[in-house]
Amino acid sequence: MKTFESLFEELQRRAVERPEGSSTVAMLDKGVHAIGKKLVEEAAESWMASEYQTPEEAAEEISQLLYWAQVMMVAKGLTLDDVYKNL
Ligand SMILES: N=c1c2ncn([C@@H]3O[C@H](COP(=O)(O)OP(=O)(O)OP(=O)(O)O)[C@@H](O)[C@H]3O)c2ncn1[C@@H]1O[C@H](COP(=O)(O)O)[C@@H](O)[C@H]1O
Repeated sequence: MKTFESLFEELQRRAVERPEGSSTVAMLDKGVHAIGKKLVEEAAESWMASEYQTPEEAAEEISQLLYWAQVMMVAKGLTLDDVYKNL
């Protein structure tokens, strides 16, 4: 199963290798403003799913929120340690 750490490594590799067809690369090229909008959108969907939908649907939205948080980290050149040291 994919973990937070393994997904982050995968996204970092995407940013370096820039494979054809990667949606992550496309969003990194759009920049922080576009990524920020997706981050906020998925935060809202996570909230709504948690309040009104099933636990499974909430988990799916939260997984997307984690993905977009990681895309933002890659866009800003942040590492997991940069974030973990604030936990
Ligand atoms: N985990 C994710 C992931 N979670 C969310 N998303 C993106 O976030 C979007 C959110 O989906 P929604 O259902 O909310 O939105 P939608 O209605 O489908 O699309 P929009 O209209 O919002 O654009 C999806 O369309 C994906 O583009 C993800 N995109 C990629 N990954 C993983 O990231 C890795 C790299 O992916 P690529 O860069 O595409 O190779 C792979 O392991 C992927 O599985």
